[in-house]
Amino acid sequence: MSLIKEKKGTWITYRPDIKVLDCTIRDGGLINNYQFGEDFVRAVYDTCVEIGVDYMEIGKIASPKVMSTKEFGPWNFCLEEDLRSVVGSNETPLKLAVMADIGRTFKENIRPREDSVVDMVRVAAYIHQIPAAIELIEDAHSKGYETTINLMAISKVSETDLDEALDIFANTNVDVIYLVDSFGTYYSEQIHRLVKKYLNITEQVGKKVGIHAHNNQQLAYANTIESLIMGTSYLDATVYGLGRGAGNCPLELLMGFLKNPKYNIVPLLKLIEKYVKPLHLEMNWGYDIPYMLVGQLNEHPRTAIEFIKNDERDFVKLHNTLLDMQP
Ligand SMILES: C[C@H](O)CC(=O)C(=O)O
Repeated sequence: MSLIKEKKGTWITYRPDIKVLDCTIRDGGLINNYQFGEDFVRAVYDTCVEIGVDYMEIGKIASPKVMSTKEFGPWNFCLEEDLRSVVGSNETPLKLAVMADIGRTFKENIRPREDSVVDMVRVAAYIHQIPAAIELIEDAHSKGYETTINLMAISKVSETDLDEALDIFANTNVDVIYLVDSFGTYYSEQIHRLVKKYLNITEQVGKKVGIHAHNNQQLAYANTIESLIMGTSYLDATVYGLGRGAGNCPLELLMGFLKNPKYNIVPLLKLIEKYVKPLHLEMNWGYDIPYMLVGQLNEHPRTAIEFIKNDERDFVKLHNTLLDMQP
C-alpha cells in the first residue's frame, strides 16, 4: 500500500473526528502535587473554552483514603464542590475529564454521571493492572461516563503482551484506547507502526485511538502529528508543554497545525504570556539533558527528576547510571 493511502490525511486535511484534550492541570500536577491555585485552574479552564479544545482533564480522582489531602492539592482528588467552584455547572461545549489511577481510585470515588460536571473518566494502568482497569472502566461506563484506557509505559512491554492487552480492551466498553509514550522514548517511525497496530484492533470494534506523548527527545509534537496523520483521533497536549519532566506536546504547536476553524490560538497566547511563562520559572519543566537521557534509554523519568532536584551536574555519571540499569 502506498504511504499516502495508509494515512488518514495530510497536513492540509480537515478531520472532523479529531478531539483535542488539554491535560495541563493533570500532567502538570505531577510536578507540584496538584497545588495549583484556583485562579490558575480557572484561567486554564476559561482558555480551553475560548480556544475551542474538546476536553480539559482537570485532575485526578484519587481517593483521599490513600493519598494525603495535606500533601496533595484539590486537583488530585477533584471533589465535586472543588470542580464546581471553578467551572460552575460547565454550560459550555468543553467536556471535562478526570484521570483514575489503578490502586488510587476506587468505584466509590466515581459518582453517577448525572451528579457530576465530569464527562469522561480516563483510566491509567500498567500492564499488570489490566483486571482492575477493566473493573473501573466498566463501572465508569455503567455510571454514564465516556471512558478511555491509558495503558502506560508500553515501551517496557513485550509485543505479545501488548497485542493481548489491546485485544482485551477491544472487548470492553471503553471508548478510546490511548497510545501512551510515558518515557518519551519513541521515534516517529515507531509511533507510525504502533498506531497501525492499535487501529487494526480498534477499527473492528468501533473504538477510537488517542495519543499521549512526552517530550524527552523533543519529539512529542512530531509524534503527535505522525499519529494523527496515521489515524488517531484523540490528541493530548498541554499549555506550553507543562507536564512532568520533559513535559508534553505543546498545545499551541498543535493548534497551529490543526485546520478546524473552531480552534483559536489567540487566548492561548494570552494565557501563556500572563500565567504560564512566570510559572515556568518556578516549576521548570521541559527539555533538558537528564530527561533526554532517560528518554533515549527508555527509563522512567524519576531518575532524571531526582538528579535535577538534587542540583546534580554530572551528566556523564547519570548516563553511566542509566546504562547500568539496562537489561
Ligand atoms: C496515562 C497518562 O497519560 C499518564 C502519563 O502521563 C504517562 O505518560 O504515563
